Amino acid sequence: MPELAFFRHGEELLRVTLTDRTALGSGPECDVSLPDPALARVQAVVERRADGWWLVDRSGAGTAVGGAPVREARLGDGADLALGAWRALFRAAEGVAPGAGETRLRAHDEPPAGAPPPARLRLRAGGRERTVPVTAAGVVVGKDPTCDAPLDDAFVSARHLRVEARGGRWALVDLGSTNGTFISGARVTRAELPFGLPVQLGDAEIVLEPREAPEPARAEAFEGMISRDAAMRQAFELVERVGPSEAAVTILGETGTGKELFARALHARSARRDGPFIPVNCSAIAETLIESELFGHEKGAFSGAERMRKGAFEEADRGTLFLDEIGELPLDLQPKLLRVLELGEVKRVGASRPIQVSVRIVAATHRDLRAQVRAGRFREDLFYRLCVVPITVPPLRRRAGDVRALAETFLARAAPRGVALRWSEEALAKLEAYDWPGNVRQLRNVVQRALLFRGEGLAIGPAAVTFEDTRAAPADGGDDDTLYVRGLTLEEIEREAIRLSLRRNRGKRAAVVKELRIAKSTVMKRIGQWGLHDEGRPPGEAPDPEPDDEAEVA
Ligand SMILES: Nc1ncnc2c1ncn2[C@@H]1O[C@H](COP(=O)(O)OP(=O)(O)OP(=O)(O)O)[C@@H](O)[C@H]1O
Repeated sequence: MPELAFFRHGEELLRVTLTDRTALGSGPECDVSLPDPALARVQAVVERRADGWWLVDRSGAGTAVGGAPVREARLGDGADLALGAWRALFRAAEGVAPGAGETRLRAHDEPPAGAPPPARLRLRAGGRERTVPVTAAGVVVGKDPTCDAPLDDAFVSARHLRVEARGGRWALVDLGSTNGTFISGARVTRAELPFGLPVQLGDAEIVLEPREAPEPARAEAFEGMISRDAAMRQAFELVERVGPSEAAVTILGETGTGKELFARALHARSARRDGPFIPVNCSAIAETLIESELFGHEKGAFSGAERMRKGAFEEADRGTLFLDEIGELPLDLQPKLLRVLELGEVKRVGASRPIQVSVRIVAATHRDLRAQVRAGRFREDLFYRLCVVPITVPPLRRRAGDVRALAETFLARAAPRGVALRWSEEALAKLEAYDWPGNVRQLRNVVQRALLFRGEGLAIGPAAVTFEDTRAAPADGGDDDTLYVRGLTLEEIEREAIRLSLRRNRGKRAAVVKELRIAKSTVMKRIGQWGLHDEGRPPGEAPDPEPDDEAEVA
């Protein structure tokens, strides 16, 4: 997958592998949270489209790509993004420029005669780990499946390096790889390879070990999910058991615990794995649009429906539809969803005939759905239809050993390529003592922030570990109306107050002036300064004119 590499003062600090949609901004709800008041909460989104990777500005003021602010831009390899105090470089997976100057690490003395001690090579790639024995003839490591030690990593060359006996020692030889082989940050072409020294190639790592060394305790990965915790292992087993069935599954767990990863794992373990996986976040879509999002609409079905549009159910045909935050589904839509589940057919808004679909539903919620049923906010019949198999994902603070395992994994994934960063014991202790209200997503953000603010040296100390309470973070695009001030600067508080007021008042500036009792000129200045021109304004509606003087307060 392509990645964004973040730089400050020319130094690479952080590497983020792009998913289909990666949000960048100052808010903790973003996939990359950059603590800089010059950035909007969600500054921009990098998304995959049929014709490549695109940056979409979400601040309203434009995001600089190649030095010029843009609303949208297709990202070519090497595209340069300016994000507050940071620059980010877009790297397509293939053809990455080689790193800094090459170093040849050599043994200073002659190798002892005879055969080197029996060894095995530990390979770490994509969150998985395995070992291969190293024979006297040597082993070739590379992406090509015919290698002795194949590694599935986009940045590893087909035949990347060889580990071979040189006299009585083991050595490595880079076989002319595109992206290089690194030891402690230095690119190497030939080097003696002692036991226990990590070698980086692409996003993978190899370590030579004595053949008979005991297996180190390690975190197990299941479909990309890292965990050592017993309750999580049980949940993985449940996924293995119910994945191949057609049973409707609802995943229950706090925000950021990995519910979407569980849904993807269920899809990957089902007979539908070659079909589409379509996620829909029921809380992120305006109530008026959710029916057409789910079921589609015919041309002219309502004003603004200029073209026919397939809904998520049709898109997920022969695959899995992931209904995230199902607890937020409006009551009046619930019977329609129930009908689709019972009959296996959907009717686009404005259509006269239904369409047959074959969709497996996986739902998720952070709410107590039973309590929602008792309170009359969720239909009981729909609850039983969706919740045939409930899977509960425990919060991070209750998982034994996971903070350390995840912190190490996220660090290895996000550290600049070829730099073997590690946590100091004090930093790990600080991470383990925290209660993680935002769960794994928050931990990932804290790791990224630690990389952005790390000091000199390869060990990351406790000062780089800082927490921000994500419970307070309003969801991106949500119709939040509460201002949480903890951890915000005065400027951020003012910006949030104006932003939320614009949302409450559907973009009407005169109403903001009245509500916040501040001068019209201040409101207008701040809107311009922070790019809030479109905030709260319903799509398609003309911008609000300047408020008239009657509305002025100060
Ligand atoms: N066990 C895990 N191992 C590795 N990464 C994880 C794990 N659990 C979660 N993540 C990562 O944490 C982030 C949040 O996960 P995810 O979106 O699945 O959570 P969620 O419970 O669906 O959140 P929300 O309730 O906000 O929708 C993602 O980047 C995901 O890749």
